[in-house]
Order: sequence, then structure tokens, then C-alpha cells
Amino acid sequence: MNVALIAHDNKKDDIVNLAIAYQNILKKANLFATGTTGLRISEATGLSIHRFQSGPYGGDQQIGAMVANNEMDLVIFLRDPLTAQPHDPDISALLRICDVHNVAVATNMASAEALIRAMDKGLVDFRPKTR
Ligand SMILES: O=C(CO)COP(=O)(O)O
Repeated sequence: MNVALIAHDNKKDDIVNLAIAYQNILKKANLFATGTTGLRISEATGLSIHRFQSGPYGGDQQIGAMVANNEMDLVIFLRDPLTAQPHDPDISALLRICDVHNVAVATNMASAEALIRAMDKGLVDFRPKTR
């Protein structure tokens, strides 16, 4: 399973706590993250994470490219709904391309926990074998 982990600054502590709580599940996946999020999680957990650019510098688009290439199973994206982001078009584009390709996305802690537990049970299996 290929899993992307992304969080805006006000949600960084939440995604770190999520990764700590579920590291035994997450360590079985191939993990990808935007730059700062990946650094925070790897420092806190020791999980191995492929880090892309920071979000405002293109990291959301790099993860979107994996989605478009049929290379991503699950996107955990803890968005900050209360703070304007300079790269809002990139954020919208990532969520849009997940919808285009039917990739499971969680944008808050409740849905993130539900999808991580579902993944552990083998229920996040939507990626076409060929496309
Ligand atoms: O801005 C982001 C997502 O839109 C996240 O980027 P960082 O993980 O580099 O902070």
C-alpha cells in the first residue's frame, strides 16, 4: 500500500500524534509525505518516509502526480480549514485528482483514523490493477 501523509501547520501536531498512534499499521505501508510533514513524522516515530517538496513548493502536486499515475492507495491530508493557504490551487488540485481517480482521502482526524483502520483490514483496495 502506498500512503501519503500531509498536514498544514496547525495540523502538524495532529498528524504526528496520528502517526505515533498507528505506527504499527503505517510501518507496513510505503509512506510518502510533503516535506515538513514527513520530517516531523519521521523525527517523532522513526518511520521511513519518502519526502517530497514542501506543500507550497510543489509537494501537493508531486503527490497528485502519483495519484494520476495510479501509484497511490490512500491520502491522509489534514487540512487547516480556518487558515488561508498561499498554494490553495495546489490543494484543490490534489483533492480533485483523488476524486478523478477514486483514491481514498481523509481530510480530518476522524476519517483518517477510519481509513487507516480500514487499510489494516485490507479494505482500502480500490487501485485498478491495470489502467
Ligand atoms: O502545505 C502543505 C500541504 O498543502 C504541507 O506541506 P509541508 O508538509 O511541507 O508543511
